[in-house]
Amino acid sequence: MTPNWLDDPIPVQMGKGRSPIVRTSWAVSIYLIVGLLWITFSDRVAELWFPDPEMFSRAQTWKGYLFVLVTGLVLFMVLYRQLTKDRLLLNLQHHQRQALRQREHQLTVLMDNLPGMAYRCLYDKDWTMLFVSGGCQRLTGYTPEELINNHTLSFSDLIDPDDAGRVAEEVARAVSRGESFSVEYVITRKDGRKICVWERGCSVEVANGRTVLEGIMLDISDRKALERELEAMATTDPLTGLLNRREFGRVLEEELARCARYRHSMALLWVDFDHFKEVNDTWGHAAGDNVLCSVSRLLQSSVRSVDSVARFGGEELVVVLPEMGLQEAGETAERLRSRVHGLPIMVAPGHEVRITISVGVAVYPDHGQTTAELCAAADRAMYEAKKRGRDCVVQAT
Ligand SMILES: Nc1nc2c(ncn2[C@@H]2O[C@H](COP(=O)(O)OP(=O)(O)OP(=O)(O)O)[C@@H](O)[C@H]2O)c(=O)[nH]1
Repeated sequence: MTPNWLDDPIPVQMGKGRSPIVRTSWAVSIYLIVGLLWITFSDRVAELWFPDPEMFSRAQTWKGYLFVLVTGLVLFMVLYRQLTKDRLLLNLQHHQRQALRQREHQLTVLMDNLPGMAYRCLYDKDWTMLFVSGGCQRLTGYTPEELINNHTLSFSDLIDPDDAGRVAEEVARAVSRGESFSVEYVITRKDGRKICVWERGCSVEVANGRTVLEGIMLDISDRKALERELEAMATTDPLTGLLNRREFGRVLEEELARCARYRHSMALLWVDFDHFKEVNDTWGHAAGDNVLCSVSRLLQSSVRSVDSVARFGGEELVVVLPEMGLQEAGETAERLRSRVHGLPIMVAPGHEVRITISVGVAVYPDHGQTTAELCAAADRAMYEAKKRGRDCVVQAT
């Protein structure tokens, strides 16, 4: 059974005023005093009023009836008042219990229909779950019973080790400030699938000075995938998969700033396909696209992981080579040129073409201090390579 969301005992407020024993003692004392006074003085008065023994005896009998009648009347009033009160109290309790059960049911339905999982857990290293809503199984693959009180495993076991430290820090910071927290992290489901969750919660002080966390978690894997897709679309060229022109600008800017800060050098290669128009004209645009992609893949796989290859536009590619001087950049450019030169590319069944590239090399800080200066220098060098007959590398001057 999932523990109740409202499982904290509600303190019962005792009614104020005199206790039942005091009140009862008062009532009985009054009854005793009145009764004794009645017996003592009524006999004397009856003796004075009825000197005749027979009349006196009758008067005593009527006096007895009167006593029984009056005490019976008082008893009736007291019991009637008390029983009416009891019935009202019972009715009230019945209605309160019904309202509580109804609220609990509504809350459970609400919790179970939440898109993610609502939880209440101890603020400890295991995130010991005290309550989880029915969405737990949809989100984690585990039933509430498996997670509650760390029965099969603790919730912290599900959190990806790469995220666990950061999540604990962010939650601790929010708890110490008394603020709510909002974190994103990866968990491993029961079926082994990793999903990304977004969690929002806050700390709550409960009895005995204990702190618990309460909140909700949602599966945001789809949103994350979409974000990654959008990011890829914004930074890469859809045809070749290389960085696009905008991302190239950002990377170059960042690299130049780093070079200026640490007084490093870096190189930029400007690559242009030779007689590419002929490929398009002879074999069609699709074949030209295939050539573009093949050369792009070759360049990408021929440089270091820190280097960036981008498509500047059309059949112009650029390569950013961090921390590289003029000589090494020239050698790298020559290596790339020679590899492209030797690459056979299938353009139609049974037909291969070989393409060549002209490469211009510019180096920071020798040939330019800004992105514009460096790009212009590398571009000029590439045009010089075209002039020298193509399929060659020219360094900027
Ligand atoms: N298939 C294909 N062709 C493209 C793409 N972008 C540009 N081109 C073609 O690239 C060719 C570039 O032609 P030019 O600027 O004359 O250059 P070139 O034929 O390579 O000659 P040089 O640069 O002087 O050696 C044009 O035919 C463009 O249509 C593309 O995305 N796909």
